[in-house]
Parts: sequence; structure tokens; C-alpha cells
Amino acid sequence: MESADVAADLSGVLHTEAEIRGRIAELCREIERDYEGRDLLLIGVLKGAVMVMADLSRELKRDVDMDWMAVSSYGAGTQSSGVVRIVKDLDTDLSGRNVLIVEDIVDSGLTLSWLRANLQTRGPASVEICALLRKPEAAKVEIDARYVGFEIPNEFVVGYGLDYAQRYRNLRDVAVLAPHIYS
Ligand SMILES: O=P(O)(O)OC[C@H]1O[C@H](OP(=O)(O)OP(=O)(O)O)[C@H](O)[C@@H]1O
Ligand code: HPA
Ligand SMILES: [Mg+2]
Repeated sequence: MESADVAADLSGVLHTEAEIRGRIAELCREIERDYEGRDLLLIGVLKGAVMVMADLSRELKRDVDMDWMAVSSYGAGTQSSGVVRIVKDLDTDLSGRNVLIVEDIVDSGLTLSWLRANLQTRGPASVEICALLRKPEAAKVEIDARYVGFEIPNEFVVGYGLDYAQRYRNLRDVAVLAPHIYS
């Protein structure tokens, strides 16, 4: 039975709303420098990246285009199935564009490795990755992400867009989900 009080479902906060805001601002200064004088297309990966995309795009002091793709590999569990499915494709032609994929997390790396390869076949000028979180110990494939907010331990986290079975996405902090919720 779902409860309105989620505090008991969490075993601790990893990154607060204020820390996330500060780190996103730092990443935006790097992105502004790196893409100076070039066009920039942000591609948000639904649904997890909604909060990062909203905050990062508004913190950037420059013009950007934005599009969205929906892919899914986790279903309702805490382990990637390894099979990535496109649920919604882009509306934008990527020919000659500088693409920055905006993601909430690199966990096994399977989603981003598949997605980057997929986008690279569409003729972009460049494809880079910005992920708020990365779990180095969980990597099944190495992902070369140019912008990473925080490296985190190999625990299942929720909040700031990240879900467990579609819940907890609206929490403002990134928190560890208590194992009793999913085990
Ligand atoms: O590195 P990986 O092990 O592939 O995991 C990362 C991906 O998994 C989650 O998405 P999910 O497929 O659960 O869909 P969602 O974004 O709609 O929650 C997360 O938002 C990343 O997109
Ligand atoms: O730790 C996680 N939490 C929520 N969703 C995820 N998708 C991959 N890893 C995670
Ligand atoms: Mg996702």
C-alpha cells in the first residue's frame, strides 16, 4: 500500500537540492565555454532526465534547442534488462548538429552506450553526454561522459527524476531507497 510519507522508504540523502543546484551551475559554466560559438541541441532522455533537463537548460546563459527521446530498460525493477527500447523518438534531424545527451544517471551504462551509438548513426557533428549521477562500480560498459555531476556508490537511488516503479521522481533530493522497499 502506497503511503504519502516517503521518509520511511529512504535510508539517507546523498545529494540535497542545494548541492544539485550548485553542481549543475558548475557544469553549465563548462558547457558554455565548450560550446561557445557553436549551436547546441540538448536531448533529454525521458522520463528520468526531466528534472536535470529543466534545471540545466534554464541555468545555461545561451540559446539552446531541446528535444526528447523516451527509452526504457528497467521496467518496474532495480536491474536493467539490458534491452533498450525506443518508446518515443526525436522530432529533430541531427545532421550537422552538436548534440548533448542529458541524463539523470549512468548505472550499468547500457542505456547510454546504446543511445549514443544510435544517435551517432544520424549524422550529427558531435555527440556528448551530461549525466547528473554516475555509479562507477556498476559499470558493465564504460561510458565516456564529458559532464558528470556526482559519482555515487552502487546503491539504488531515487528522487530528482529517478524512480522506483514510477514513484519518488518528485523528491527534491537524491536519496538512497531503503532495501526493504524492493527486496
Ligand atoms: O546505465 P543504465 O543501467 O542503463 O541505467 C540508466 C538508465 O535507467 C533509467 O531509465 P529507465 O530505463 O528506468 O527509464 P526512466 O528514465 O523512464 O525511469 C535512467 O533514467 C537511465 O536512463
Ligand atoms: O539507482 C537508480 N535509481 C533509479 N533508476 C535507476 N536507473 C538506473 N539506476 C537507477
Ligand atoms: Mg531514463
